[in-house]
Amino acid sequence: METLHISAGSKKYPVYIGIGAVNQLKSFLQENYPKLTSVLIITDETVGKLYLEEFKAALNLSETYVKVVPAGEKAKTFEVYHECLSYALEKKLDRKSLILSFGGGAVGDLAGFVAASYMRGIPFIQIPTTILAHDSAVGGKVAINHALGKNMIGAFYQPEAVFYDLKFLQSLPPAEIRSGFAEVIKHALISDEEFYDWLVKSVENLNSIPNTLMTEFLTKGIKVKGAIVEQDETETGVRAYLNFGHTLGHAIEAEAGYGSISHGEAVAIGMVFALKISMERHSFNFNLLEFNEWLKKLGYVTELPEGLSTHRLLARMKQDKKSVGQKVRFVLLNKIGSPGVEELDDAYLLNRLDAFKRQGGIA
Ligand SMILES: O=C(O)C(=O)C[C@@H](O)[C@H](O)[C@H](O)COP(=O)(O)O
Repeated sequence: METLHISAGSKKYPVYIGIGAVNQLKSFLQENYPKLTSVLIITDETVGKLYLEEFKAALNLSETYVKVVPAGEKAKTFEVYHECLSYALEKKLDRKSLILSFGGGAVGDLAGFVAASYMRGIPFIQIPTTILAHDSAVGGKVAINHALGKNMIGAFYQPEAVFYDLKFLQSLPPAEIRSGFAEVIKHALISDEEFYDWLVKSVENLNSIPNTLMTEFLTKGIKVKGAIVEQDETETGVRAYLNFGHTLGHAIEAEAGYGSISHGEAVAIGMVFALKISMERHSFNFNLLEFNEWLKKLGYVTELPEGLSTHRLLARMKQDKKSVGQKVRFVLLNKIGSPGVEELDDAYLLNRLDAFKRQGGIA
C-alpha cells in the first residue's frame, strides 16, 4: 500500500493506492467525520452488481443510502444528475452528510458534481474501480455532459480522499482497460521520455498486467497528474497539458455518440493525431510508426472511426473548453515530455484531419 498526497489550491488530500486500500475507508470516516449523519453511495450498475453488498457490509454505517446509475458516460446526463439530487433531498442529506463515489471515471465525474452542487457543496470521497479513474478521480474535475459537448457542465471540486483499491481492476473488460491505459500513456508522453520508454518496454499486452506493474504505472501516472494540478488547479495554464489528445478525442466521443467508443480509445486516436501534428511543427526525434504499432498491438484503433465528418469534428473542437474565441487550441509536444498549447488555424486543422482520415491514421 502506498499513500500519495495531492495538493490542489488550499486543499491537500490523501490517495491510498494498493490491493486492500478500501479497507481503510471506515477508519478514515470515523477519524475525520465523527459527526457524520448519513452517507450516499453513488455507484453504477456494473460495479453495483459486483461489489456493492460487500462494500456496504464492510462499511456497516447506520444511515447509508445508495443510488445506482447507468454505467459509463450514460451516467453523465442532466436527468441522472437531477435524479441524484432529488434522491439526496428525499433522504434528507445535510451538510454533515458525505457522498461516496464508488465506480469508474464517469461515476466519479457525476458524483463529484452532485457533491459540488448539493447544498452548494458537501464532502465526497472517490473510490475508483477502473484504470481510467487513476486520472479522473484525482484533481477535482467533476462534470456531466451536454449534447453540445463533453464535460460542459461541471466544477473544480476536490475530494476529501481517494481510496484506490486495485482489486477492483481485476474484473475490467478489455475495452475498459484500453480506455484507462490511454491516460497512463498520456501521462508518460507529456511528462518524461524515460517514463514513456519504460512503459513501451514493460507493457506488451493489456490482457495480463501483473499487479506490481499496474501499481507502478498507476502510481507514476497519479504523480504526474498531481504535480500539474498542484501548479494549476483550475486550468489557467499548465493544467491544459493533461488534455493532450483530448481536443480531438472529445470531438470523436461526441460525434460517434457517447458510449460508442470509450473515452481513452478516443483519446488514443487524438494522441496519434496530436503527435503527428507536433512532429510536423516541431522537428523532434520520435518513432511515431513504432508508437502507432504498439497501440495497435495493445488493441487500439488508431484512425478516425468510420463515417465521422471532419467538418463536424472541427466544429466540435472549436467548442472545446480550451478554445478561446472559437479558435482551436491544441496541446502539442515540442518533444516527448515537453508539452505546450498552440492555437491552430481552422483551414490547417481541416487539412490535417482530412489527410488523417484519407490515410487511415498515420499510415
Ligand atoms: O484533469 C485534467 O485537467 C484533464 O484534462 C484530465 C483528462 O484526462 C480528463 O479526461 C478530464 O476530465 C478532461 O477534462 P476537460 O476539461 O477536457 O473536460
